Amino acid sequence: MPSQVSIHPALDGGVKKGQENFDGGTLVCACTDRAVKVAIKGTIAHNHACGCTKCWKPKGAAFSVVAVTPHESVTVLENGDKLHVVDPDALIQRHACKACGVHMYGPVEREHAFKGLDFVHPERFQEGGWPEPTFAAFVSSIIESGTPPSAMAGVRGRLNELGLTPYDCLNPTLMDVIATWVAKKTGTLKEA
Ligand SMILES: N[C@@H](CCC(=O)N[C@@H](CS)C(=O)NCC(=O)O)C(=O)O
Ligand SMILES: [Zn+2]
Ligand SMILES: [Zn+2]
Repeated sequence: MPSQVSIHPALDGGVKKGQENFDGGTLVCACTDRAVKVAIKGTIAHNHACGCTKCWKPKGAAFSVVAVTPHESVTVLENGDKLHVVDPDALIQRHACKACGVHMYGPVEREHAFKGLDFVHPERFQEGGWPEPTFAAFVSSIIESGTPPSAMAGVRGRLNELGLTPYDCLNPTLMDVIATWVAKKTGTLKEA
């Protein structure tokens, strides 16, 4: 059964493979006047679709497309005065354009496994070729933004068809990274 729900406009027609040599570029917000521009030096990692209510998504999409990059790789190039932090209490300090709402970068500054990484939305790169998303996270969370529970089987089916294995939290790789960090912090795990 085809999903009635748009996963994301950049993915609905099939997931386009990225280019091996992708080396970063410029993220641009959706403003036609004084667009915010943010440079990302080098490639991105762990690109995925996220169904949570907090990540920025284009109109009509159930999922965001989101990846990480080291904080040192992020530089605001233009119109940074338009940025504000969406939720100062959140782990991810999402810096969004006040005019168009697009999230431009979201650093993790708190003590956490992801400290030092910034979350970015690769679809905002003015360049093509960014590494494609490889899984879907927080899939059940799309119910919180209005997807009917009855549509979930179709959504998960479609994600699998697109090669985006659905998870209701993060994928095993990232869940292991978080748990390893916690186990080291508590002293349960003595070595890597
Ligand atoms: N069910 C919640 C999940 C939110 C959530 O935990 N999002 C994940 C994926 S982006 C996260 O790491 N959030 C940290 C944050 O928002 O700072 C929602 O949809 O709002
Ligand atoms: Zn904008
Ligand atoms: Zn999210």
